[in-house]
Amino acid sequence: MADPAEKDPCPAAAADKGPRAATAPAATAAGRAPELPLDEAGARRLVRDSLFWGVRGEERELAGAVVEARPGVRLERGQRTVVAIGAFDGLHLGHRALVAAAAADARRRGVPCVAVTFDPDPAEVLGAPAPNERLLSCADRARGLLALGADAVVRFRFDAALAATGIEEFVRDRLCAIAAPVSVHVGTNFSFGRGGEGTPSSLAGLGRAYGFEVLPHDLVPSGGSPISATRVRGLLAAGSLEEANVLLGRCHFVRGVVEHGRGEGRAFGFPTANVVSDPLDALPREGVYACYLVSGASAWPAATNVGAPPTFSAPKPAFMEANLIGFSGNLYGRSVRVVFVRRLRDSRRFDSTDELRRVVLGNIEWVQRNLGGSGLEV
Ligand SMILES: Cc1cc2nc3c(=O)[nH]c(=O)nc-3n(C[C@H](O)[C@H](O)[C@H](O)COP(=O)(O)O)c2cc1C
Ligand SMILES: Nc1ncnc2c1ncn2[C@@H]1O[C@H](COP(=O)(O)OP(=O)(O)OP(=O)(O)O)[C@@H](O)[C@H]1O
Repeated sequence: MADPAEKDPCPAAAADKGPRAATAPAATAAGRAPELPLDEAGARRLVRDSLFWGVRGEERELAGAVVEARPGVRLERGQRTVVAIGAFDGLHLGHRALVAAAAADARRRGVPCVAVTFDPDPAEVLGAPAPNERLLSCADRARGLLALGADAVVRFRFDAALAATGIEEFVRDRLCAIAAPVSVHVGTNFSFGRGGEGTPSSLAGLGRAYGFEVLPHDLVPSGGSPISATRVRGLLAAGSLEEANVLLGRCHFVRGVVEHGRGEGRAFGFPTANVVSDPLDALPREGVYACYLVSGASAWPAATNVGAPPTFSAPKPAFMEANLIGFSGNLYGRSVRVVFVRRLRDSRRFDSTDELRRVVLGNIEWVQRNLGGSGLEV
């Protein structure tokens, strides 16, 4: 049976002209769809927002934790603060709302807003580290938390000792020892301490003893159910990139390193950068995507195949092939970030290289029309 993608190698482009255009949800910081095609300013904004661009804290050790603070902010032991706590993987719209509420409370009280988090993610320590699950590295979470309004981020090393810490010990010896909160903001589903036994109400009880108020927040919903990192992971794994991006309030991105490929792409008319990522990082479901590939301060629109190309042998895990628009040269060995804007189609096996070339060139043309025809400085 004919594959519709063969007749129209750019099915998403056709959809853009129809009713989907008004709601097509590639994300912006406000969780709305950007209008496609993007002009250069729109492309720059999308990349910057997605990567929490331009924020860099100063890192130092404080009482066994890593503290990263905005320039000009210095957190001292015992200093009063407003705190938001959690793992914050993905920094989705629920996390954003929580941090915004904590930042507003901190401004009212005239104290710094501190996000308290853990490194590595407790989920990676308590269970076996699961492949394809991590939405953001801990360093990117810290950068994002600063971008979203925290003045400082405290990262407690999450190890077996911390996992075995009781709730009062955590509050007394860790939280109050570094952040000395006036108030603590958490979602209503927050849990902490040995076996996850702590709840917002047990935290509130400890708050009365240790001198802070606890503000539990209803979970921000979307489509009738709470937004969570787990839900975003499920959407990415199912290929629902656009919905995942809406819940994230930005476009999902994955870090990787450019390695040598088979070199056949050049002969087909579309050289590709082969990007290998950490197996723990959440790649969206195998398929073809419209992306930006970012290296240093430069970004190029890119048509990207995620997963081993089914037409060829040598399957590789955690693997992307990106055809960069407006790029010449090579990026071998460079660390890059791939920002996923739109899913275009499933990857498939082609019977001939002519057919493969025709369909892939159609995808490249779609990206050119919608994300831009050349590289840009971010
Ligand atoms: C946008 C894009 C879409 C692709 N789609 C498919 C596909 O559906 N099926 C497939 O087997 N390979 C697909 N490929 C992979 C190409 O076959 C691959 O890039 C080519 O073999 C070049 O690889 P090389 O440069 O490592 O030799 C796609 C590549 C790109 C860039
Ligand atoms: N939808 C939401 N709205 C408001 N706060 C939230 C929401 N989801 C989580 N939180 C709160 O944000 C903080 C960080 O949460 P956490 O890292 O557990 O996120 P999560 O999305 O629930 O993750 P996972 O799905 O991996 O369990 C916690 O205080 C949590 O209660």
